Amino acid sequence: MAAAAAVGEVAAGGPEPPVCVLVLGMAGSGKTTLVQRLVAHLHGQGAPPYVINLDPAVHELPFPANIDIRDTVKYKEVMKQYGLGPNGGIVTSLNLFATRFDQVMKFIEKRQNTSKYVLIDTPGQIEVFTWSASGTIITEALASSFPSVVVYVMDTSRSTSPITFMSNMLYACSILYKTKLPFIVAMNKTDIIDHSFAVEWMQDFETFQDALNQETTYVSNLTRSMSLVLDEFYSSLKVVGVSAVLGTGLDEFFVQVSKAVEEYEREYRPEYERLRKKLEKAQSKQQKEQLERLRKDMGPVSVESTSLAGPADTSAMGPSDLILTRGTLDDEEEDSDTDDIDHQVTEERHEEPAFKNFMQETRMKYHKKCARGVGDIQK
Ligand SMILES: Nc1nc2c(ncn2[C@@H]2O[C@H](COP(=O)(O)OP(=O)(O)OP(=O)(O)O)[C@@H](O)[C@H]2O)c(=O)[nH]1
Repeated sequence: MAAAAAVGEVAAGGPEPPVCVLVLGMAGSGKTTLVQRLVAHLHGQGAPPYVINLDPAVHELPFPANIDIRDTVKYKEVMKQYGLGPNGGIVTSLNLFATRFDQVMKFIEKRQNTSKYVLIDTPGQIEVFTWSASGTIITEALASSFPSVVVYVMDTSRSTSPITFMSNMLYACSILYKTKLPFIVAMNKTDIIDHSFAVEWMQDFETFQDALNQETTYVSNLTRSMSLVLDEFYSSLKVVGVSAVLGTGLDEFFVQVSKAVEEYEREYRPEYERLRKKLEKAQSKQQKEQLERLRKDMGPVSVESTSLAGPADTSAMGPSDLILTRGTLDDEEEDSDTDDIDHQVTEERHEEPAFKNFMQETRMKYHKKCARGVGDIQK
């Protein structure tokens, strides 16, 4: 992967690689609002970020995205085509997009002189990203090439009960395990309630126990024990209180991001460098297997030669061979980003026919297979 050289270039005195900030969190925690606020903040500082939206089902993006999954994968078409519900549609769309993620990596690499940060908004259904093959592919691709950190957005106003707080922290802990990246908890909505109570609960076991004293259920006993277990997790956790709506706490947010990047360089980078080398050496064997699994997951439309659709062509598995970018949104950078703009024009020209062909072919294959299945049953 061409972008893979990015991390190594720092040591060689090359351009600073951008920091990839993966924004995760439960539905409604404020991910999109926070990304919007971060984009505005960085633009205000004359450091426009590169922005990627990975939520195929979002209606309206309140921020300008350089790469928007919705330009490449039509979520509603995917739902119709594969006969899926909303969640299945989101998972499949992200899977399809992940099969093209090498192109995204190249776009990010091209931006390393101009953008210090790459902000990545993820689907509201958090498990779609954290517990899917595509989430692993995307996270590993980013982290093996660029310093990458996870920001877990938490709705502070909905975590004031010690039991809800604990379940949120356990979730955060499971994401830490899953992503294997430096981790920041952004306690959002501090305009409603200050996050100091939560920080106190994490730092002072007794205060948390006191808060739990009003609860006498089995769950409260379990929560008591869990708070002891999580002590180690809390002690190394980076926490920052923010209000995405007001834009407060953002300076501290970026201080925590810098610390997380140091942690990435110190503790995670050697591991990801090893992974990158292994991937390069083995021709991304693991990724290929995952992609293969994804393709199998696509069910009846997986690779199969039919006389109607012509010979099997794995390149037609995705909705488009090309990831669309929207170039830069900064006038002053237009010169340095002309490549992206050119791509945009050519890719847009290819996108619509490619997507229509893909849909037509897969539909024919699907109907043919269904008809064959009914025939078999009747026999
Ligand atoms: N009071 C307050 N409300 C907020 C804040 N951040 C987000 N919200 C509100 O919370 C709701 C959800 O915000 P989103 O940014 O859409 O949350 P999300 O996590 O992206 O939601 P999904 O797309 O469903 O995953 C919206 O009504 C926001 O206006 C905040 O800092 N303070």
